[in-house]
Amino acid sequence: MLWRHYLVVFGGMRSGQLVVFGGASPSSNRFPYLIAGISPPTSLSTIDFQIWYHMCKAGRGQCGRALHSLESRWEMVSITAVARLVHLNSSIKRSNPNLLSTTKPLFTLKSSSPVSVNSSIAMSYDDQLIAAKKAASLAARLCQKVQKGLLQSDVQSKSDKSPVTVADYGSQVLVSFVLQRELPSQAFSLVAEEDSRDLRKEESQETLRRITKLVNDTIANDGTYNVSPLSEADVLTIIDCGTSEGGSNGQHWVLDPIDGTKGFLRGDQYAIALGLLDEGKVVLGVLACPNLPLESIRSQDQHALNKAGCLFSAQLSCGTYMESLDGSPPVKVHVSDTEDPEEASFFESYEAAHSSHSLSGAIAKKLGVKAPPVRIDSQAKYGALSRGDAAIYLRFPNKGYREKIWDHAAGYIVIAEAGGVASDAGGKPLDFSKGRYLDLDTGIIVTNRKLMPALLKAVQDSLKEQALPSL
Ligand SMILES: Nc1ncnc2c1ncn2[C@@H]1O[C@H](COP(=O)(O)O)[C@@H](O)[C@H]1OP(=O)(O)O
Ligand SMILES: [Mg+2]
Repeated sequence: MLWRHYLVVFGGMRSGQLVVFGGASPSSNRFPYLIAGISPPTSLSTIDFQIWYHMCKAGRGQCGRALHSLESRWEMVSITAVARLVHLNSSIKRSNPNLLSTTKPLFTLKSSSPVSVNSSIAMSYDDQLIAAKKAASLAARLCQKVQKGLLQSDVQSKSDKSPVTVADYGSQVLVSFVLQRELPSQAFSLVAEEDSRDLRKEESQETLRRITKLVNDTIANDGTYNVSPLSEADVLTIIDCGTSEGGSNGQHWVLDPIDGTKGFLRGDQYAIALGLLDEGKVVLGVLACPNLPLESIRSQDQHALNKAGCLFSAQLSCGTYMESLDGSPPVKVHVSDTEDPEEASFFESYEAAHSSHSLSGAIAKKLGVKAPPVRIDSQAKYGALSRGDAAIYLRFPNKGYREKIWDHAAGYIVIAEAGGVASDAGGKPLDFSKGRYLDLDTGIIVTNRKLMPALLKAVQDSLKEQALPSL
């Protein structure tokens, strides 16, 4: 049977009680979400497993496939969702007379037919993705406001002398706040760039006041959260939610509240980069790029280039999507599929201190790339690459520089889900399971799957040549 718009609800009997613990709505933009409640049972094999479905005509797919559907959307729901489901069903019916529905289970899997939680419910991160997009968008609003009126007094010096602004802290507070509000039933672990140490110093009182006001104003203007204003103490506490060490167990959010602070201060590109690790793997990522044009940066149309503000989002096995920060419908994006280096152009850091321009120039030349490098700040490069603005991204920091996971987690999955591949300069996948740092010292290279072998060879040859004089 062919159909597209459908709602699937999963549940079963536990201790004689009906329990609904999941709902999937592949065309869920059209349907309200079900409410999150209990966690799924660890093993479905202990209970009967039933599926109800509601659908209307057109499209393709089938109920069983929805379990594994790349587009399926999930919510964990409690028994109270049954009432909501009935309500939902009647409103869908009203709005679409072609709806077919069943109030009886479509089929029941008995406990003798174990269903792996991993292969069904646990594979979806849809509720987290929605929360992540909300968090990054709100943080982007705060950053845009600060960047517009950037004063020298917004710039402080962290102990490592890198520039940090009220926006870095404000963005971290908002992301942490939104994630915890949106996902109240989930354990919260955040690996984030900023901590409150410098802000607790006497001389930072005015900065802390400004951050607190900015955060409260942004929350109030948004209107989603009806909360009393955060105090300065709340702000410090929320910033320090980001001190998790991450690692290979459980889920950890990974945040760079402003990636590319130097670009931000210059009025150029920056990104709010938020990823989620599950058992050490990046399973979703969101990149808010307030200054990235909605059209390709290679566009000749100046008018089009003036329209900026992109939100990239990716979930494992679901593809990468781009929408405007103003809320246009998401469109699926794909990396450039060029196999011909002569057609390819490449991205690198704007800041020469962040990545060797001479090495990437040598690699590009060896590969046969004709176009000059395109230099932009931050993980906006991963976003722009995911929609094909360029075909290659090369990053070679100075020896000894330790890459942090928040500088690549979101970008890594945005690229992977858009059909690209990011690896270290030796071709190994990036490993996000080691804590706050990526365990690599060679550099990072990104391109499409067809170009990767040739790029890898050019990288290896160039690195060897570079090492020769010192042998
Ligand atoms: N010396 C350095 N070498 C390489 N990367 C750095 C260095 N200092 C900061 N970074 C980080 O590199 C990233 C920006 O890279 P790009 O040059 O591609 O824009 C940022 O995450 C930036 O940190 P931050 O997030 O604090 O701005
Ligand atoms: Mg960064």
